Amino acid sequence: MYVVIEGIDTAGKSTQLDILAKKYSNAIFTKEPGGTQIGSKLRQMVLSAEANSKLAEMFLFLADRAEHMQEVVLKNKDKIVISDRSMISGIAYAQNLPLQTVIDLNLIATKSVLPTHVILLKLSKQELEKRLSSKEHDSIEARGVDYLMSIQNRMEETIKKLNLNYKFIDASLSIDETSKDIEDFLNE
Ligand SMILES: Nc1ncnc2c1ncn2[C@@H]1O[C@H](COP(=O)(O)OP(=O)(O)O)[C@@H](O)[C@H]1O
Ligand SMILES: Cc1cn([C@H]2C[C@H](O)[C@@H](COP(=O)(O)OP(=O)(O)O)O2)c(=O)[nH]c1=O
Repeated sequence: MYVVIEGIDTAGKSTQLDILAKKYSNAIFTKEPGGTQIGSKLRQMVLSAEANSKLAEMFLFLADRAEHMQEVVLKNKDKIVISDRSMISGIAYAQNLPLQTVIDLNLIATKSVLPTHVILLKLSKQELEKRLSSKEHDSIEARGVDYLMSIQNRMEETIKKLNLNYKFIDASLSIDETSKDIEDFLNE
């Protein structure tokens, strides 16, 4: 089982992963970017905006993803792997290229291995504004509310286009309601 928790910044992914970690003590918890040794270096490079080129930035995420697929997801095929973000973020945030091109690049990085369960925490614009106002921003979050809403739309489009097994959850629900919805979906 390869479960991914998706959503734009502040959607509540970390909060729900902390809850899942208590419920699934045998699972492997991981993240993109930064789930491997090289990945943690790549994460630092992308989040501190060292690349001026958007294409270079995307290739750093793809390098992280390829290593993560080989070293974490495939090495734990027989376990439950639960990841904070995935190729869905990779495809949605790389907005400077056509959707199908970015999908193809991501399928190369992941050897076409797709998540078995995708949870997308969806924020309204109003709730996103509220949450961003109370957080220090990294260079990607600093791109703004409309930018993040368009990323969220592209996440939805990607999940549907790849025909994944998904659950969209209204991220404005309470933390407990959200975690109940996630648990129900994983137990289906
Ligand atoms: N269901 C929720 N309702 C209200 N606030 C929430 C909820 N889930 C998370 N938060 C708050 O929103 C902020 C972002 O949550 P976080 O889990 O860090 O999101 P992400 O990992 O997706 O960036 C945190 O301050 C967190 O406490
Ligand atoms: C996985 C991935 C993330 N991102 C972005 C989304 C986030 O803004 C940032 C890092 O994600 P994240 O680890 O969720 O950041 P934080 O821990 O600060 O909440 O990278 C991409 O642009 N492309 C990608 O392929």
